[in-house]
Amino acid sequence: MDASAIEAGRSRWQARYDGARKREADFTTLSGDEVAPVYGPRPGDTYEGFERIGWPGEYPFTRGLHATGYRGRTWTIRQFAGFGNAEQTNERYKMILAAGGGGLSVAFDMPTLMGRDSDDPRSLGEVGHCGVAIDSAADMEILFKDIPLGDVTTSMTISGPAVPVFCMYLVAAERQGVDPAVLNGTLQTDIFKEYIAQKEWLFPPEPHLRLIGDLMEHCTRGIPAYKPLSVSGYHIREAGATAAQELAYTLADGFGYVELGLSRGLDVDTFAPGLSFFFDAHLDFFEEIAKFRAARRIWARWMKEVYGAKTDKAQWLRFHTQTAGVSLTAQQPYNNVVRTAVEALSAVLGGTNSLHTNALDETLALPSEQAAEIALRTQQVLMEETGVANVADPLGGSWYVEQLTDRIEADAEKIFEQIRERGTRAVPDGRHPIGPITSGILRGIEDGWFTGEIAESAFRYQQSLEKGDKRVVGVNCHHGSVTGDLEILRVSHEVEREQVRVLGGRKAARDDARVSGALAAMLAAARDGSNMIEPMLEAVRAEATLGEICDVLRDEWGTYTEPVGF
Ligand SMILES: C[C@H](C(=O)O)C(=O)SCCNC(=O)CCNC(=O)[C@H](O)C(C)(C)COP(=O)(O)OP(=O)(O)OC[C@H]1O[C@@H](n2cnc3c(N)ncnc32)[C@H](O)[C@@H]1OP(=O)(O)O
Repeated sequence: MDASAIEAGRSRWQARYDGARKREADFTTLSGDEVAPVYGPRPGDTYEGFERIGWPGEYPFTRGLHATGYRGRTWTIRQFAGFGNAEQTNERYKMILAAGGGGLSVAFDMPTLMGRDSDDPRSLGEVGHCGVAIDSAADMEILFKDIPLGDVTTSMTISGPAVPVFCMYLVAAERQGVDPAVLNGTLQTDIFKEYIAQKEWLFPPEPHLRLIGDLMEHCTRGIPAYKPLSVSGYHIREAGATAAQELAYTLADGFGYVELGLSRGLDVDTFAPGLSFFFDAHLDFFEEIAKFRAARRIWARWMKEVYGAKTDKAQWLRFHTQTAGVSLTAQQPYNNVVRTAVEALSAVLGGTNSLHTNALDETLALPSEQAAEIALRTQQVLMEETGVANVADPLGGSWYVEQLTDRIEADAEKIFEQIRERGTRAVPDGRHPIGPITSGILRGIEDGWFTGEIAESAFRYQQSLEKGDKRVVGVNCHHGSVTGDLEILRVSHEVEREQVRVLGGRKAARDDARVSGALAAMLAAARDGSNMIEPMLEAVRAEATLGEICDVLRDEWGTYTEPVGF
């Protein structure tokens, strides 16, 4: 790009920056020197390929979504939490908010994630263990007691039964007197990644996609700020994918949801801002930064050129990041604080919008209160003490980071091509035609291609670890005397007994005819193809349980068994 075009971009950036709100903060170095809000080529310099890098706040958004970077607003500190029953988790949320957490993020227990009630025999031993147990709207009400849902952005990590759980959240808001239309938050809902990596689906892919389409329609029409999808690479990476695979599979899944929205006749500029993303921050510092920057650029380009998005917000890739759980070690667990800090720094230098930092004991159990607090403070140290929030995209223009960004982008494009070539599926039901990327994803799920590719990568990494080419302190080198005398959180089985007792009482107290009538109306909607959200909301208002709702749909749509491969 020639010098005059670069200068024209700088002027556009300056105008945006001048017109934007900035935080009241000291933007100098520790030594007291002023720093500029952004750096770029020196005036008069030319820069080959600068159009791919650009300025923060401008297409292709490689350098961030906002001209001000974190000077306008710092990232959201959003610590994922949940354990035991709704009351215990509500206490933890109040602690997180009081300690400076910027938003909430709900972790559900395994029965809830699988759409089962706490009194289901399959739930035995799991209630309240990896997250909070939610059986009906009454639990959701307790979960957010004294937390005004209209004021706090709330993320809920659930995909298989995302839609009924979302209905419970809406009903909890109604019971707080909050107009659901003002709600802002995120629902994970990403069913593609369940088949690809996390394995928590309820039905075959197509009925799931139908429900997700209903949800997208409902949110687009009535809850404009809400993000009904958090397209997740985290679990794909944690399953062993490389950085480029994580990026490409996740963005391809995102394209699949765009194709779903388009197939419903929704306007891309209206529904695309409701798609958000979720990535892993692993230990290779620069590769991760490059991955985040490439993600924004690829998404913006595809949204504009392939799917016709015209507005900035529809081209923006907004993402949450969690530090890599898989990088934590049981050996010398205090070292995990260091790993997490480095990973979090890569997310921040990559411009994450929201961040969770893992607790040092998470390889052993859910975080203790003390470990959870250290994790939160890790973000606050980065935000308040290090100066990283002073300058937008401080690594932009680094030869290494820019070349890595280009390389990861090129690798991702090759993978998109492989996915597209795999697509053979024609229109499934005649009503909602499936797009070319969605077709490739479904084929890749059904023939085990994604899981096979990830397993290959995981196997290669494990071999390099065992050969000692890749090194992990305390695991295959530097064995030392740092011991693991940690007090870990244990969830009592009493939680399960109590939850089952409370659930029994609730079931006995409700109006059975209202529940069965509402479930029958929901089933009728499932059959006639109309939007299922309103009838599902009615069932939730009647205190139908998650298990009851999901069982009706399991009976109708069947379950799914993945292909086996070696
Ligand atoms: C591993 C585990 C498991 O169980 O397996 C999990 O899956 S845990 C999974 C946990 N997942 C999560 O917690 C997902 C979290 N995701 C989210 O919170 C969202 O989807 C998100 C990524 C879009 C972040 O949303 P957010 O509200 O925190 O942050 P945003 O970046 O949207 O910022 C909030 C508002 O401030 C505005 N804003 C931000 N920065 C600036 C700036 N510099 N200048 C001007 N405005 C700005 C944004 O445009 C937005 O307004 P406006 O909206 O008006 O534009």
